[in-house]
Amino acid sequence: MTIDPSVAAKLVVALDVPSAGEALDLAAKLKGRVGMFKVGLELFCAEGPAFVREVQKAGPVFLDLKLHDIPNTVARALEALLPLDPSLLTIHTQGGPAMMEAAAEAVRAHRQRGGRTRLLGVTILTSLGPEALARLGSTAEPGDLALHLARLAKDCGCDGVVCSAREAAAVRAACGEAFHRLTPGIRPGGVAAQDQARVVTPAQALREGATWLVVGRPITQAPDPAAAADAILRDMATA
Ligand SMILES: O=c1ccn([C@@H]2O[C@H](COP(=O)(O)O)[C@@H](O)[C@H]2O)c(=O)[nH]1
Repeated sequence: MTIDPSVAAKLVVALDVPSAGEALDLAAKLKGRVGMFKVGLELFCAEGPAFVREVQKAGPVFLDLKLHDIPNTVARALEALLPLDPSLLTIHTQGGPAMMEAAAEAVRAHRQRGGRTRLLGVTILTSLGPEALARLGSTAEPGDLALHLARLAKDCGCDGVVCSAREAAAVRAACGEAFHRLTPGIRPGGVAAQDQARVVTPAQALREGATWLVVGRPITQAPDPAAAADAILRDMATA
């Protein structure tokens, strides 16, 4: 089955592995098959900023560091990261409006200099369900809070949000098609949720209006990562 390149472009593979060697091996196996590679905290902490450029040789990079601090600190951290020109970068919406505005300003200035980076605000982690939120002191449903934070992220100048695909349709309706929805917590039917709480299948995530799907372990821990990615792409193609 031939996969439409516009479908493949929506699949982001999380390179959640401890070393450069393992990450580059995976990237080589998946190069040209998927749309983007995610460098997250594990790999960034192990290999540092310069390694991002190595991954970019295999494809566009989503740098998922979920920055969360006072506005000045986040803006300065972004200014240090933006010369890497990742396609996507994350901050936490719960750092607050002033932090998101400072981050959006730094990213806007980068784009005015010719950069391509888009800024996404993480709403409610897909590993959190209602019980975990209640223990954090919130009586809101995760979906309602994610939608509230998505509206706020848009007002503060973010280009989109990270949310569960369960919330993607509501975010699109409230914030518009151009405001991106990047959705982790993707699990093909019958695959264990592991530490994820708000999971959705690949085809359902696209039907709900996700801009990008982030998939880690179902691909990276499969005996044949390229075959696992192809199976997910085939499911996406049915949406
Ligand atoms: O709310 C969030 C935000 C980010 N993530 C990241 O996505 C991947 C998911 O990996 P799986 O192995 O497919 O569960 C991982 O890198 C997380 O850091 C998320 O899961 N939820």
